[in-house]
Amino acid sequence: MSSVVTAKDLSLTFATSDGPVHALSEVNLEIEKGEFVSFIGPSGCGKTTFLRTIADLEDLTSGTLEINGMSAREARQARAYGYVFQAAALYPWRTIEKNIALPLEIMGYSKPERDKRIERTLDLVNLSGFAKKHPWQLSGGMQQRASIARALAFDADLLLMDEPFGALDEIVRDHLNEELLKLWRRTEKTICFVTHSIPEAVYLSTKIVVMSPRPGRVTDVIASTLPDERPLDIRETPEFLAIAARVREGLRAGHSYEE
Ligand SMILES: Nc1ncnc2c1ncn2[C@@H]1O[C@H](COP(=O)(O)OP(=O)(O)OP(=O)(O)O)[C@@H](O)[C@H]1O
Repeated sequence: MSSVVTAKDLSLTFATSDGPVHALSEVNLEIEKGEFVSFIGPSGCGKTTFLRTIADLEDLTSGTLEINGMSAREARQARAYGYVFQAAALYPWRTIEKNIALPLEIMGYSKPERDKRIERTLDLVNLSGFAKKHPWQLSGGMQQRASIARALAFDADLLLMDEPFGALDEIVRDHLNEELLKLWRRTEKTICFVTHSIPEAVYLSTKIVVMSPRPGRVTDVIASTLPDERPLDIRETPEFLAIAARVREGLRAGHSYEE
């Protein structure tokens, strides 16, 4: 297996007017190709910061970080990943297809190539037929699927997802979790996924990274023993509950976890 993300002793401190904020402290982590890795931890423990560092939106203070053997800057220039934000962040005045087209336009893809990619990614997220709609004509879950399509459109191997389903109700979220797992299996992408939900982390992941409160450290890395094929009712099995218990324990050991 080849390594997609390698962090060694990665620390990140923000300089603020109130003094330094230690967001990440000596994070060591290796993510292999094709893994589905969830990051879970209390609010403010640096999950988003870690994703943003991979995406070259933040500079690390010390340590090293490699993405596909490149620096974060080189990886960004090589378009090594797609990013899905907490809110769908679609432009309301653009149709769904034009939202997906935007990064492709910026990257200089030809119109036929753009059209091909839009059709393929809309199909992947089960939104074929909605290309000409505007975001406000779609439900919250569909909007989030459209933003996943946009992140998939440049076909990067790595998908960074920052709590993409956090704002959705539980039924929609369950459905999207199932869809995302299918999509992951079909596309064989590597996914880094931030969540606050223990069941979501356990259901989706091949590996769960438990983080402690500020300064964010990795307190446990749990390799899932669940099969790749996961119907939703797997969440009631003893194996699932045992992994969830270990995540909960890791969160407690890290500090108080109140939610
Ligand atoms: N640009 C910045 N300048 C100063 N401090 C920052 C900046 N960005 C984040 N922080 C601080 O760094 C810490 C980590 O923030 P981050 O958003 O990564 O946490 P998180 O685990 O994703 O939280 P949440 O679960 O609430 O989204 C927080 O204390 C936050 O206030």
